Amino acid sequence: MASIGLFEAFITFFCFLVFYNFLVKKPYYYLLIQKTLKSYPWNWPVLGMLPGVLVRLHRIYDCSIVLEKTNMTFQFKGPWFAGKDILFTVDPANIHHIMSSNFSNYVKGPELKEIFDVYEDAVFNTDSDLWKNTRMCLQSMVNHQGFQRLSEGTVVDLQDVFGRFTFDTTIITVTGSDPRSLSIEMPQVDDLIKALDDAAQAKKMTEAGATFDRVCTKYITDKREEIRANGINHHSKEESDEDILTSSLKLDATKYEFLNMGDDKILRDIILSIVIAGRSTIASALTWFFWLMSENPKTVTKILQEINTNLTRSGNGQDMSSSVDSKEFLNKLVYLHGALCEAIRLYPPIPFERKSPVKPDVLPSGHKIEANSNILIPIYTLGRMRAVWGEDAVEFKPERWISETGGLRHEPSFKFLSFNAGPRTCVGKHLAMTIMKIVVVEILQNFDIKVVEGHKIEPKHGLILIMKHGLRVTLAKRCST
Ligand code: HEM
Repeated sequence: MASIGLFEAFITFFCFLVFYNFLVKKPYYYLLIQKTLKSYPWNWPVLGMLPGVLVRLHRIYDCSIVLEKTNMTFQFKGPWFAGKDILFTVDPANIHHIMSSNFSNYVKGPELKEIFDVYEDAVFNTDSDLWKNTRMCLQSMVNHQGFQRLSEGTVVDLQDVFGRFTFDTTIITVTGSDPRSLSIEMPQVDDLIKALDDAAQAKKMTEAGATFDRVCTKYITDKREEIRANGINHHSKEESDEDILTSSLKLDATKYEFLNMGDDKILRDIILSIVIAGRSTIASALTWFFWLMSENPKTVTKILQEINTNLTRSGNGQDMSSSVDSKEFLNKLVYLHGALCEAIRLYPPIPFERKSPVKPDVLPSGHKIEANSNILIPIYTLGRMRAVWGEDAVEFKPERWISETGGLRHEPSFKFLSFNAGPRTCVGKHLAMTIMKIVVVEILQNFDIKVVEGHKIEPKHGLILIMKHGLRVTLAKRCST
């Protein structure tokens, strides 16, 4: 047996002293260092600010303390050998400049495309003419869809339920057929759901890419066969009932000179664009919304009052019983609209926006920007900045969206960036608000939701802001509303 030398014994004792005094006893200098690190990452020689970021990795979404200290724009210095400096900004003037007034200079860039190669030319992965054509094409296709009822259970994971619900509705929108992932028996998750979740977390990309190819090829082949069997009606007036694949095959290809509509690859990119954009975003927004409801019972009461007043109101007091998905009824739900905006202000489903300038530029804040450098707009932090939203920025207050006259207060998109801003504003913004309102009305009217005691709520890092442990709740039938 090897004997322990004096030197090893000394090192062990020294380590113990450091461990005990520094980490267990936590003297004032430890707390001071921790506080300093919490507020501002130091720029170390060679390593740059990387150590500071690693210390904060568990709360990387929220860099509001640093951005408040740096007047809303902060230059992160990466390790010198990596060449990964990033400019973080939540300054609305800079955001307006990047997203709108100098839009053509700020692109997604080839680096992002490389990381998310698996999405190929899906709309949010492309720039320039191809993006313009794909966006135009998608905009003309995004239509309303029908909805399914949610079923009652004992303990359910609402995040899983909303994920299945939005998966089914987007697949119906795209292909016309229902994958039934939300049927009562809650079947094993579909391969495509798994691949979408993996890709959103930037893991198992090759496997995810192969699944996308296989599933999309099947959807396209089935649709071609269906059309061959039934014929295609180029003059159908019932466009709202038409799925996206069918309308893609009917599109006037001459309008989109950069898209070859006969190519299956374009169809794959269109399918993925809609499924990715629509599915996880709405599921994320609804999950955070219902958690916020469980924390804010007064908001639930106000939403229910608003629903009741508008569902059964008429000039002569007669019950009009308007349907919950009628546009007129949904437009009247101003407070609910505010509550949904407030939820996605604090918990934006897409928590970061990344841009890369084509040419050097100077931002309104005075920061000089080099060509091909990295700019990151942490949307999550933007929604929590006191300099932007006031002293109560981190509080959930649907009232901030209501004007003095009781209407909806407009907030510029450079401040409320959850649906993006400028020419790349979310194509499905209004559709998403409509879907979310219908789901909320249906659920809140029928169920009282309680989060399972002790269930831990924390965000998981990735492209989409999901809950790390899901949202486990119990549903009780609501007696009267
Ligand atoms: C709460 C729900 C939603 C939120 C918060 C949301 C948010 C966003 C954001 C932040 C972007 C910009 C992404 C980027 O380029 O980095 C975006 C883009 C987009 N969204 Fe949404 N979205 C939602 C729902 C939907 C739905 C339901 C659809 C369609 C069915 C949709 C279609 C799109 C498309 C096609 C783009 C790409 C636009 C472009 O690059 O020109 N979104 N969305």
